[in-house]
Amino acid sequence: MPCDVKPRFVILYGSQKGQAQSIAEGIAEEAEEHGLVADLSCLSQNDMYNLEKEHAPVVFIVSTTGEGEPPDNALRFVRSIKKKTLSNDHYKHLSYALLALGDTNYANFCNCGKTIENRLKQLGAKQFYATGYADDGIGLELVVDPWLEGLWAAIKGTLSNMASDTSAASDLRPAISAESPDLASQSHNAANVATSAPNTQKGDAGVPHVELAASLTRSVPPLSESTLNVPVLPPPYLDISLQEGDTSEQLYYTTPSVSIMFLFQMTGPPNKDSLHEVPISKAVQLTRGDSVKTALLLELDISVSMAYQPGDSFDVFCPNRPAEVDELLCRLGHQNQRNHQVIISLRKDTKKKGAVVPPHIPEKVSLLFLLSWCLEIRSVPKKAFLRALVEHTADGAQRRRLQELCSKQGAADYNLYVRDAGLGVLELLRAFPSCSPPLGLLVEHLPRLQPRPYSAASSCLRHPGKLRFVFSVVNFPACSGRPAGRRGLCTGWLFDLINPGLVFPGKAESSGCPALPSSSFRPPSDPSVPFIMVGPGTGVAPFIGFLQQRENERQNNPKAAFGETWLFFGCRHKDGDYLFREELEGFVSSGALSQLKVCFSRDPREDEESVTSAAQPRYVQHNLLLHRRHVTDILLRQNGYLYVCGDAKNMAKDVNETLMEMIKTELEVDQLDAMKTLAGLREEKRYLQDIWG
Ligand SMILES: Cc1cc2nc3c(=O)[nH]c(=O)nc-3n(C[C@H](O)[C@H](O)[C@H](O)COP(=O)(O)O)c2cc1C
Repeated sequence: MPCDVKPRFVILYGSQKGQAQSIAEGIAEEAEEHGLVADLSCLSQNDMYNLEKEHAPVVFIVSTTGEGEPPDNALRFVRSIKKKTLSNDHYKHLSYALLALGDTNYANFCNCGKTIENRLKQLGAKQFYATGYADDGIGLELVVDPWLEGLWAAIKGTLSNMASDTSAASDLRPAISAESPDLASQSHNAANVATSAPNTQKGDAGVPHVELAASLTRSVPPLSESTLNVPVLPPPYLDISLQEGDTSEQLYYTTPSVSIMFLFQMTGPPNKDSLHEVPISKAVQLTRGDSVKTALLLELDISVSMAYQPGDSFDVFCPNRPAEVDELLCRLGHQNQRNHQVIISLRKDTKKKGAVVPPHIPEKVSLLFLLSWCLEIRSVPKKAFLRALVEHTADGAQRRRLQELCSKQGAADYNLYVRDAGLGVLELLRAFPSCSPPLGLLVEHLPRLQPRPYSAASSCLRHPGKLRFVFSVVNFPACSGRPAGRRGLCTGWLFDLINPGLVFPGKAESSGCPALPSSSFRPPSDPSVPFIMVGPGTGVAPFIGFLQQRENERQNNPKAAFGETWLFFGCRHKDGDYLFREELEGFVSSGALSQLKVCFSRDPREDEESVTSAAQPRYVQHNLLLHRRHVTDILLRQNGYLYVCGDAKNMAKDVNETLMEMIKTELEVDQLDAMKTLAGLREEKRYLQDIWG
């Protein structure tokens, strides 16, 4: 092999939500450092690769979706290798390695990876590196990181075998036997993973065995041996002292355990006038007990004096969990000063530009109040915060790891173990027991505790004096640094407050509440204008309010003209988490809802490979596509409205892309014009979103 030509290998990925893709891209980016050239393609780009003629090592990174199905962009590939007409030596020339992503919370763990692997073997392909089965349920990184670490040696080994035996490439000895141990069993044992020592070696059959090692508190080479570039230490700029004396927060808070407090358009610290403490009058679990997600409906007794419109949202202000606050007080060494007043001022010598005492901390608050209501103690520490923590850490190894996590070289570890895991400062302090930061550091680095916005899921025409909303209980899974999973702060708090299913007798305490802030996420003021609602999961909440209002209007004005109403709803299982099923079907019967289009992403389907708009749509965007004629007619010809509510990252993005495609096809315009049309709809406030995430 001429030394100026870098050896090449191929990376192919199949990815539904981007994780497999980003791992594949990461490998491609690193290739050069290893003196290799990577040809990266998605499995759907079948004009970019040709496995029939490929002699270079091929690395597959594939996830599984649905109920054990291939990602959309791997479907065609999987179908093509399943063809019965292929002979047993079809891929005799092929050397491959495979990383399968999956989640053990699903029945068919890594099914797509396993299907591809089995078929490649049946067709004569040779495995040159043990397959990794990474489990998103416990953290992909537990398998992905060590797998990636061993991959380079395996590729190079295979390439050098090929180079030394170019005359008989097909005679290459398989680097791994079919029985070779793989990483699957290790992926199920998080404890093993966290404690084993870092090492990558060759096993008996030449199989690179990978011992798993890196974790939040431990690094492996090369990071553990690198020189680090750490950020500059941010100088402290606040002086904080604790004094015995009167505190004033009880002016506007009472015990959080019995009432929900919510506030509107809050600017600055919450105060007596912006908060409304109201009782819960009803709590209902909307999902079946065995559903993966728990969705709850809460009804608040807001008294007759408050007006709101369907589509309005409001903020729930919830405190940090008392147990976490207590633990933090202990870690800071202030457990006996919880009721002391916190005095905060700027350091006289501070050179920090624009330094101010954080405006979200009211004067004369107690330390307990500060940690309970003012600071987001579960926020993910930024690198500057980690850098500052180094200065307060006694143990050398812990200091080094904190330095790594905030360094340029440790960026991937920070992303994996801190950012993506959603680790809070308390979890970090548990993992680094010799770290004892002063209170001031927390006040300087922790952001304000934010209220959580929710959409009203009721109309006050239907439920006078009541405000309903719906939420799913958020779960943060266990990870390195968090031995057990935990619930989201606000949804966990609400969950604890209500004991789902119980009806609480309420005593109305709110008075003189203002109307909610004006919002444009409201049904069209002219009832003859048609509208489309897209709200999968708890995104359906505001549309229940829309439709309750519409039903009421229809009853009161039977002769008026009403535009068509369409609702696109989606969930996992028809029998598990179909929220408001009866109420929605009732809207259809009464005529308030003209069309109800529902799809179930995880129910078994007749046509197993149908994932798009064909016979059985899986997601709302597929259903929109299926009804594109009507949707575009309502939007573009009848000047109708389109509302989207729910998850921003995936659903709203996918819906937006689908709309663009629909506009392109229906109006026969190019991408740019389709974008302009959508932007125009947004500007006219006919394409409205209430999205989160
Ligand atoms: C809707 C959905 C369905 C899934 N179904 C499965 C499954 O049946 N089996 C499995 O092992 N993993 C399943 N997973 C987990 C994914 O394979 C895993 O999260 C993976 O890391 C996603 O990678 P990707 O972003 O490249 O698609 C599913 C994930 C989602 C979001």
